Amino acid sequence: MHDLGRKLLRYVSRGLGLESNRIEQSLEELHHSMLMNRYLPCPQPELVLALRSHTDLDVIPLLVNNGVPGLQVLKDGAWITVHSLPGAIVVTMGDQLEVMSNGKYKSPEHRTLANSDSTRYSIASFFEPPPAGLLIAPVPELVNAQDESHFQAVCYRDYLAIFFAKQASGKSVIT
Ligand SMILES: O=C(O)CCC(=O)C(=O)O
Ligand SMILES: [Fe+2]
Repeated sequence: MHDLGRKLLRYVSRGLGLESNRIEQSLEELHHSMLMNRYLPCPQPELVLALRSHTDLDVIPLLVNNGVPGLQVLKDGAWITVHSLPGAIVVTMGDQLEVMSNGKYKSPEHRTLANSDSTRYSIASFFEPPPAGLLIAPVPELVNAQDESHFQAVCYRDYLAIFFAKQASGKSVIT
């Protein structure tokens, strides 16, 4: 997963018209962590969410699950179900990439629905900047007269503190 995350970041860099190692270079180091979610069957799934709407705070989250559907992404105001394909890895974008790309990539709001039949498992791989004080800002090459900076530089440590203090949901931190 670590190698895949790095490889995808190189494609993302090139997609932005940058050198392939540019995003990783600005991050200095890429920290990888994994989070496992277990969603038990729920007798009244229509009354609750298994995981409330949020954006991921890292750079590039990779998601796998056990084939039980539930993940939804908000697009143009509507919740779209992400189909579970066996063995597929769902690649999304995190808040830090939205900032670094100066908004060219968006970190999508997503949530997980409960269901009454099956236990759902998912594993999220998060790739983060080093926790000690790196400033995250749009990559300078992506800021120019036509496209000024859409985000203020924020120290990643402060960003984490705001996120957890507000128990952030939706897109409340970077916007
Ligand atoms: O369970 C899923 O498919 C998504 C999990 C998720 O969004 C997260 O852990 O941040
Ligand atoms: Fe998430």
